[in-house]
Amino acid sequence: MKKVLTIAGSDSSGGAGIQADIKTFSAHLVYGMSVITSVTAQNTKGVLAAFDLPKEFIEMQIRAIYEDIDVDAVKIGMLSSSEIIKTVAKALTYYNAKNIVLDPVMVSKSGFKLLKDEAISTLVEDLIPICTIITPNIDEASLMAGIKIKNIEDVERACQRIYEFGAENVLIKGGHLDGEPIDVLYDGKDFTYFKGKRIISKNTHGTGCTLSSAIACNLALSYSIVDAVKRSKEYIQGAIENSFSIGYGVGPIDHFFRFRLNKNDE
Ligand SMILES: Nc1ncnc2c1ncn2[C@@H]1O[C@H](COP(=O)(O)OP(=O)(O)OP(=O)(O)O)[C@@H](O)[C@H]1O
Ligand SMILES: Cc1ncc(CO)c(N)n1
Repeated sequence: MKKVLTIAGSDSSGGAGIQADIKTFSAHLVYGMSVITSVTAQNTKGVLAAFDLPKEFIEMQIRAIYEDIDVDAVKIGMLSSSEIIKTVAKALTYYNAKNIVLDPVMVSKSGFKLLKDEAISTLVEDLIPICTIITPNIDEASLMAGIKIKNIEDVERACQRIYEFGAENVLIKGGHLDGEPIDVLYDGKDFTYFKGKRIISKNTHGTGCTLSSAIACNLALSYSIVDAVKRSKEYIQGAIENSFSIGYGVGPIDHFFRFRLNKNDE
Protein backbone atom coordinates (compact mmCIF):
# COMPACT_ATOMS: atom_id res chain seq x y z
CA MET A 1 0.00 0.00 0.00
CA LYS A 2 1.41 3.39 -1.01
CA LYS A 3 1.44 6.04 1.72
CA VAL A 4 0.70 9.69 0.94
CA LEU A 5 0.84 12.66 3.32
CA THR A 6 -0.90 16.02 3.17
CA ILE A 7 0.46 19.05 5.02
CA ALA A 8 -2.38 21.57 4.83
CA GLY A 9 -5.23 23.40 6.51
CA SER A 10 -8.54 21.92 7.65
CA ASP A 11 -11.77 22.97 5.88
CA SER A 12 -14.68 22.40 8.27
CA SER A 13 -17.11 22.04 5.34
CA GLY A 14 -15.07 19.19 3.84
CA GLY A 15 -14.74 20.55 0.29
CA ALA A 16 -11.12 21.78 0.26
CA GLY A 17 -7.95 21.49 2.36
CA ILE A 18 -7.07 18.38 4.38
CA GLN A 19 -10.54 16.88 3.89
CA ALA A 20 -10.41 17.12 0.07
CA ASP A 21 -6.88 15.69 0.14
CA ILE A 22 -7.79 12.65 2.25
CA LYS A 23 -10.86 11.95 0.06
CA THR A 24 -8.65 12.12 -3.03
CA PHE A 25 -6.14 9.73 -1.43
CA SER A 26 -8.93 7.27 -0.61
CA ALA A 27 -10.30 7.47 -4.15
CA HIS A 28 -6.81 6.52 -5.41
CA LEU A 29 -6.68 3.59 -2.97
CA VAL A 30 -3.54 4.89 -1.23
CA TYR A 31 -3.12 5.25 2.53
CA GLY A 32 -3.67 8.88 3.58
CA MET A 33 -2.01 10.78 6.45
CA SER A 34 -2.20 14.42 7.54
CA VAL A 35 -0.23 17.20 9.19
CA ILE A 36 -2.63 20.03 10.03
CA THR A 37 -1.13 23.52 9.74
CA SER A 38 -4.22 25.61 10.37
CA VAL A 39 -7.89 25.10 11.22
CA THR A 40 -10.36 27.14 9.20
CA ALA A 41 -13.99 27.81 10.03
CA GLN A 42 -15.32 27.53 6.50
CA ASN A 43 -18.42 26.61 4.51
CA THR A 44 -19.60 26.80 0.91
CA LYS A 45 -20.14 30.57 1.30
CA GLY A 46 -16.64 31.43 2.47
CA VAL A 47 -14.00 31.35 5.19
CA LEU A 48 -15.07 32.88 8.52
CA ALA A 49 -11.71 32.58 10.28
CA ALA A 50 -8.42 30.68 10.36
CA PHE A 51 -6.43 29.57 13.39
CA ASP A 52 -2.79 28.53 12.85
CA LEU A 53 -1.23 25.75 14.88
CA PRO A 54 2.02 26.62 16.68
CA LYS A 55 5.03 25.90 14.46
CA GLU A 56 6.46 23.55 17.11
CA PHE A 57 3.34 21.42 16.88
CA ILE A 58 3.43 21.34 13.08
CA GLU A 59 7.05 20.19 13.29
CA MET A 60 6.05 17.55 15.85
CA GLN A 61 3.40 16.09 13.52
CA ILE A 62 5.92 15.86 10.65
CA ARG A 63 8.40 14.24 13.00
CA ALA A 64 5.81 11.70 14.23
CA ILE A 65 5.20 10.56 10.66
CA TYR A 66 8.68 10.56 9.14
CA GLU A 67 10.34 8.89 12.14
CA ASP A 68 7.98 5.95 11.81
CA ILE A 69 6.57 5.68 8.30
CA ASP A 70 8.11 5.62 4.83
CA VAL A 71 6.16 8.34 2.95
CA ASP A 72 5.83 7.77 -0.83
CA ALA A 73 4.65 11.31 -1.66
CA VAL A 74 3.69 14.50 0.14
CA LYS A 75 1.27 17.22 -0.92
CA ILE A 76 1.61 20.67 0.64
CA GLY A 77 -1.36 23.04 0.75
CA MET A 78 -2.16 25.99 3.06
CA LEU A 79 0.85 27.34 4.96
CA SER A 80 -0.17 30.77 6.19
CA SER A 81 3.05 32.43 7.39
CA SER A 82 6.79 32.65 6.76
CA GLU A 83 7.57 30.82 9.99
CA ILE A 84 5.29 27.89 9.09
CA ILE A 85 6.78 27.70 5.59
CA LYS A 86 10.31 27.66 7.03
CA THR A 87 9.36 24.98 9.58
CA VAL A 88 7.90 22.70 6.90
CA ALA A 89 10.79 23.25 4.45
CA LYS A 90 13.38 22.51 7.16
CA ALA A 91 11.63 19.34 8.36
CA LEU A 92 11.06 17.93 4.86
CA THR A 93 14.70 18.62 3.97
CA TYR A 94 15.87 16.94 7.19
CA TYR A 95 13.81 13.81 6.44
CA ASN A 96 14.85 13.80 2.77
CA ALA A 97 11.19 13.76 1.69
CA LYS A 98 10.51 12.58 -1.87
CA ASN A 99 7.80 13.41 -4.41
CA ILE A 100 6.91 16.81 -2.94
CA VAL A 101 3.87 18.43 -4.61
CA LEU A 102 3.34 22.08 -3.64
CA ASP A 103 -0.02 23.77 -4.19
CA PRO A 104 0.90 27.38 -3.30
CA VAL A 105 -2.50 28.24 -1.79
CA MET A 106 -2.83 32.01 -1.35
CA VAL A 107 -6.48 33.13 -1.46
CA SER A 108 -9.70 31.07 -1.11
CA LYS A 109 -12.31 31.16 -3.90
CA SER A 110 -14.35 33.55 -1.72
CA GLY A 111 -11.37 35.93 -1.38
CA PHE A 112 -10.10 35.11 2.14
CA LYS A 113 -6.29 35.40 2.43
CA LEU A 114 -4.86 32.00 3.40
CA LEU A 115 -1.22 33.18 3.03
CA LYS A 116 0.18 36.47 4.34
CA ASP A 117 1.46 38.71 1.50
CA GLU A 118 4.93 39.00 3.03
CA ALA A 119 5.27 35.18 3.08
CA ILE A 120 5.22 34.79 -0.72
CA SER A 121 8.96 35.45 -0.90
CA THR A 122 9.63 32.76 1.74
CA LEU A 123 7.56 30.29 -0.27
CA VAL A 124 9.66 31.08 -3.34
CA GLU A 125 13.03 31.01 -1.57
CA ASP A 126 12.62 28.20 0.97
CA LEU A 127 10.02 25.80 -0.40
CA ILE A 128 10.09 25.90 -4.20
CA PRO A 129 13.70 24.61 -4.39
CA ILE A 130 12.77 21.31 -2.69
CA CYS A 131 9.62 20.66 -4.76
CA THR A 132 9.15 17.95 -7.36
CA ILE A 133 6.27 19.95 -8.82
CA ILE A 134 4.51 23.22 -7.97
CA THR A 135 0.91 23.78 -9.13
CA PRO A 136 -0.04 27.49 -9.01
CA ASN A 137 -3.27 28.84 -10.54
CA ILE A 138 -3.06 31.91 -12.79
CA ASP A 139 -3.20 34.45 -9.94
CA GLU A 140 -0.63 32.62 -7.82
CA ALA A 141 1.71 32.23 -10.83
CA SER A 142 1.36 35.95 -11.65
CA LEU A 143 2.31 36.94 -8.11
CA MET A 144 5.32 34.60 -7.92
CA ALA A 145 6.65 35.32 -11.42
CA GLY A 146 5.83 39.05 -11.39
CA ILE A 147 4.09 38.68 -14.78
CA LYS A 148 0.53 39.70 -15.67
CA ILE A 149 -0.90 36.55 -17.28
CA LYS A 150 -3.48 37.06 -20.00
CA ASN A 151 -2.75 34.33 -22.55
CA ILE A 152 -0.89 31.06 -23.05
CA GLU A 153 2.41 32.81 -23.98
CA ASP A 154 2.32 34.62 -20.63
CA VAL A 155 1.66 31.26 -18.95
CA GLU A 156 4.77 29.78 -20.62
CA ARG A 157 6.92 32.75 -19.54
CA ALA A 158 5.64 32.43 -15.97
CA CYS A 159 6.44 28.69 -16.00
CA GLN A 160 10.04 29.45 -17.00
CA ARG A 161 10.37 32.15 -14.34
CA ILE A 162 9.04 29.89 -11.56
CA TYR A 163 11.20 27.00 -12.80
CA GLU A 164 14.23 29.27 -12.31
CA PHE A 165 13.32 29.51 -8.59
CA GLY A 166 14.34 25.84 -8.34
CA ALA A 167 11.27 23.59 -8.75
CA GLU A 168 11.84 20.45 -10.83
CA ASN A 169 8.50 20.92 -12.63
CA VAL A 170 5.96 23.73 -12.86
CA LEU A 171 2.28 23.19 -13.68
CA ILE A 172 0.26 26.36 -14.17
CA LYS A 173 -3.49 25.67 -14.00
CA GLY A 174 -5.60 27.47 -16.57
CA GLY A 175 -8.97 27.13 -14.81
CA HIS A 176 -9.18 30.90 -14.39
CA LEU A 177 -8.36 31.83 -18.03
CA ASP A 178 -11.15 32.16 -20.62
CA GLY A 179 -11.92 29.22 -22.90
CA GLU A 180 -11.23 25.52 -22.32
CA PRO A 181 -9.11 24.97 -19.18
CA ILE A 182 -5.55 24.23 -20.32
CA ASP A 183 -2.90 23.38 -17.73
CA VAL A 184 0.73 23.90 -18.83
CA LEU A 185 3.59 21.76 -17.53
CA TYR A 186 7.23 22.83 -17.84
CA ASP A 187 10.16 20.60 -16.86
CA GLY A 188 12.98 23.00 -17.75
CA LYS A 189 13.08 21.73 -21.35
CA ASP A 190 9.65 21.00 -22.75
CA PHE A 191 6.12 22.29 -22.35
CA THR A 192 3.28 19.79 -22.18
CA TYR A 193 -0.31 20.98 -22.51
CA PHE A 194 -3.22 19.29 -20.74
CA LYS A 195 -6.51 20.38 -22.20
CA GLY A 196 -9.78 19.83 -20.32
CA LYS A 197 -13.39 20.55 -21.24
CA ARG A 198 -14.85 23.49 -19.36
CA ILE A 199 -17.76 22.43 -17.20
CA ILE A 200 -20.25 25.11 -16.30
CA SER A 201 -20.79 24.49 -12.60
CA LYS A 202 -20.90 26.72 -9.56
CA ASN A 203 -19.69 23.76 -7.48
CA THR A 204 -15.90 23.86 -7.79
CA HIS A 205 -14.87 24.07 -4.14
CA GLY A 206 -11.48 22.41 -3.66
CA THR A 207 -10.49 21.81 -7.30
CA GLY A 208 -6.91 23.03 -6.73
CA CYS A 209 -6.45 20.97 -3.55
CA THR A 210 -7.83 17.89 -5.29
CA LEU A 211 -5.66 18.18 -8.41
CA SER A 212 -2.42 18.50 -6.40
CA SER A 213 -3.42 15.59 -4.15
CA ALA A 214 -4.17 13.41 -7.17
CA ILE A 215 -0.73 14.25 -8.60
CA ALA A 216 0.88 13.21 -5.28
CA CYS A 217 -1.04 9.88 -5.40
CA ASN A 218 0.00 9.19 -8.98
CA LEU A 219 3.66 9.98 -8.22
CA ALA A 220 3.47 7.63 -5.22
CA LEU A 221 2.04 5.01 -7.60
CA SER A 222 5.25 5.45 -9.69
CA TYR A 223 3.78 7.24 -12.72
CA SER A 224 6.06 9.72 -14.53
CA ILE A 225 5.34 13.44 -14.03
CA VAL A 226 3.57 13.70 -17.40
CA ASP A 227 1.44 10.61 -16.76
CA ALA A 228 0.72 11.68 -13.17
CA VAL A 229 -0.60 15.07 -14.38
CA LYS A 230 -2.55 13.44 -17.25
CA ARG A 231 -4.29 10.99 -14.93
CA SER A 232 -4.96 13.72 -12.34
CA LYS A 233 -6.47 15.98 -14.97
CA GLU A 234 -8.84 13.16 -16.02
CA TYR A 235 -9.75 12.67 -12.37
CA ILE A 236 -10.48 16.37 -11.70
CA GLN A 237 -12.55 16.55 -14.91
CA GLY A 238 -14.77 13.66 -13.72
CA ALA A 239 -14.96 15.05 -10.19
CA ILE A 240 -16.14 18.48 -11.47
CA GLU A 241 -18.59 16.85 -13.94
CA ASN A 242 -20.19 15.08 -10.99
CA SER A 243 -20.04 18.05 -8.58
CA PHE A 244 -23.13 18.65 -6.47
CA SER A 245 -24.86 21.27 -4.34
CA ILE A 246 -24.71 21.41 -0.60
CA GLY A 247 -25.21 24.65 1.30
CA TYR A 248 -25.91 28.00 -0.35
CA GLY A 249 -22.56 28.76 -1.99
CA VAL A 250 -19.83 26.98 -3.95
CA GLY A 251 -20.50 23.27 -3.46
CA PRO A 252 -18.01 20.39 -3.58
CA ILE A 253 -16.82 18.13 -6.37
CA ASP A 254 -17.38 14.37 -6.27
CA HIS A 255 -14.16 12.60 -5.30
CA PHE A 256 -15.80 9.20 -5.60
CA PHE A 257 -17.53 9.48 -9.00
CA ARG A 258 -15.65 6.41 -10.25
CA PHE A 259 -17.13 4.28 -7.49
CA ARG A 260 -20.78 5.13 -8.06
CA LEU A 261 -22.83 2.67 -10.11
CA ASN A 262 -25.28 5.37 -11.08
CA LYS A 263 -25.63 9.09 -10.53
CA ASN A 264 -28.31 8.74 -7.85
CA ASP A 265 -26.21 6.63 -5.49
CA GLU A 266 -25.94 8.37 -2.15
N1 LIG B 1 -14.92 24.75 -14.89
C1 LIG B 1 -13.94 23.87 -15.07
N2 LIG B 1 -14.10 22.83 -15.93
C2 LIG B 1 -13.11 21.91 -16.11
N3 LIG B 1 -11.93 21.95 -15.48
C3 LIG B 1 -11.71 22.96 -14.61
C4 LIG B 1 -12.70 23.96 -14.36
N4 LIG B 1 -12.20 24.83 -13.42
C5 LIG B 1 -10.98 24.37 -13.11
N5 LIG B 1 -10.67 23.27 -13.83
C6 LIG B 1 -9.45 22.46 -13.71
O1 LIG B 1 -9.35 22.13 -12.32
C7 LIG B 1 -7.99 22.17 -11.89
C8 LIG B 1 -7.85 23.20 -10.77
O2 LIG B 1 -7.74 24.46 -11.38
P1 LIG B 1 -8.07 25.85 -10.74
O3 LIG B 1 -7.49 26.86 -11.67
O4 LIG B 1 -9.54 25.93 -10.44
O5 LIG B 1 -7.25 25.75 -9.38
P2 LIG B 1 -7.30 26.64 -8.10
O6 LIG B 1 -7.67 28.04 -8.45
O7 LIG B 1 -6.01 26.43 -7.41
O8 LIG B 1 -8.46 26.01 -7.24
P3 LIG B 1 -8.94 26.53 -5.81
O9 LIG B 1 -9.81 27.71 -6.07
O10 LIG B 1 -9.67 25.34 -5.27
O11 LIG B 1 -7.74 26.92 -5.02
C9 LIG B 1 -7.19 22.48 -13.14
O12 LIG B 1 -6.78 21.27 -13.75
C10 LIG B 1 -8.18 23.23 -14.04
O13 LIG B 1 -7.83 23.17 -15.39
C1 LIG C 1 -8.00 24.99 4.28
C2 LIG C 1 -8.09 25.40 2.85
N1 LIG C 1 -7.06 25.11 2.03
C3 LIG C 1 -7.11 25.43 0.72
C4 LIG C 1 -8.23 26.07 0.19
C5 LIG C 1 -8.25 26.37 -1.31
O1 LIG C 1 -8.70 27.57 -1.64
C6 LIG C 1 -9.29 26.37 1.09
N2 LIG C 1 -10.43 26.99 0.65
N3 LIG C 1 -9.19 26.02 2.39
